[in-house]
Amino acid sequence: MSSFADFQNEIYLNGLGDVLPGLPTDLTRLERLARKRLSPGAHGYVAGSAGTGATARANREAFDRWRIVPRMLRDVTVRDLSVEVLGASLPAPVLLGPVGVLSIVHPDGELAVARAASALNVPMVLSSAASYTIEEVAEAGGEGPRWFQLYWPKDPEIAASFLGRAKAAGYTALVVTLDTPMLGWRPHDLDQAYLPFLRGIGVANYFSDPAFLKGIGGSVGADRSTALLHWAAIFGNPAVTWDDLGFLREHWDGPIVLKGIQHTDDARRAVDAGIDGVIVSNHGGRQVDGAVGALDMLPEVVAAVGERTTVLFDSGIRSGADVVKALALGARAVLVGRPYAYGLGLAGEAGVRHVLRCLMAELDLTMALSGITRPADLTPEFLRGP
Ligand SMILES: Cc1cc2nc3c(=O)[nH]c(=O)nc-3n(C[C@H](O)[C@H](O)[C@H](O)COP(=O)(O)O)c2cc1C
Ligand SMILES: O=C(O)C(=O)c1ccccc1
Repeated sequence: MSSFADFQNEIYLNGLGDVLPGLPTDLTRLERLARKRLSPGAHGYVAGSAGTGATARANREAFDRWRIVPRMLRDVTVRDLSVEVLGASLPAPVLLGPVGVLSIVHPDGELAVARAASALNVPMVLSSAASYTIEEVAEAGGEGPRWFQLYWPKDPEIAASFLGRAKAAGYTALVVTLDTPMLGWRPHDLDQAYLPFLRGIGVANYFSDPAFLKGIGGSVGADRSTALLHWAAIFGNPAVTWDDLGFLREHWDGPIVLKGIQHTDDARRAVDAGIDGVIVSNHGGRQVDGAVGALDMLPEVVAAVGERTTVLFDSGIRSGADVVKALALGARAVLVGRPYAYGLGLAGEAGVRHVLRCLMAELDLTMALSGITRPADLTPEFLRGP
């Protein structure tokens, strides 16, 4: 396979317009363009974070405090970015993280994301709160790798049903998000009174689920407000504890990853409970305001459980250099959130492909120029930090 960096030559030789949907190749500039082009409500929902935005800022500041120290004369002609994650081989240490309600930014929503992910063989993690169903997204993604993200609902029958549907539709790994038993305090959305669910977006999996429908007398009906209220009542389950993890194993026989881990004790507890991986994440700063930057906790978590489990990372990844930093600090792979939502909003499936190709090309080049040819060779030695 040719290296991801060949993409750069394509751009130089053919021009931006021939190989890209005319979008910026820097994901920070892409974000600024999305602010201009997307509807204020949709953009605000995606860009938004909890409270004063301190956690979202801390995520970026944490990346800024770590710097790469490039090494020379190490023959970087041939690079291999592939990594093993939970028994599967990924073309690069990058996944599309679970982002719900994507039809607020583009009518094709998660279907377009699945097509883009499949084209590049990058795993897509489908949100429970997607705008298309588990089955529809699986069909759009074809042979592409897919994982399913569970929002643990109050009704165990719905949880079991989701897991059964995901398994049947070919999702291979389960991501269980722990940091969102309820939505955080998000002033921007409150001020705009903009919540996708109140508009009936993000409930496709629930409204198509026999266990959910049973709770509202069998069908959604013309007036969707009863169904939406029921959705709001069962969406999150603030009562679950570590003692309940057995439920997941009973209903899912593949790998299970816990998302939203930030404390070393929680990471140890997850591993002691037989979990296959953790995602160090603070939900992109959307849940707890005033929280620690996610990258700041990564080294501790890796020191605590890195030998015993797979540690993944998200929250704040905006460039290939950011991926290098997270990997050097011990993450096996990273998930991206907002950047691909912006790509989707700006150019649909092509926009998501664009974001992935730019990120992977930049990662490839940053590694090469730093003297590294394989993700496994990235160690803290390549960084200077706080
Ligand atoms: C609009 C939006 C919707 C999200 N929906 C979900 C979701 O349904 N499930 C989930 O586990 N995380 C969800 N997340 C969090 C992401 O999976 C991820 O943790 C976060 O976006 C990573 O930070 P980044 O956006 O800085 O890359 C969402 C994030 C955004 C921006
Ligand atoms: O907005 C989010 O961060 C999120 O996780 C979510 C929760 C419920 C539905 C859609 C997205």
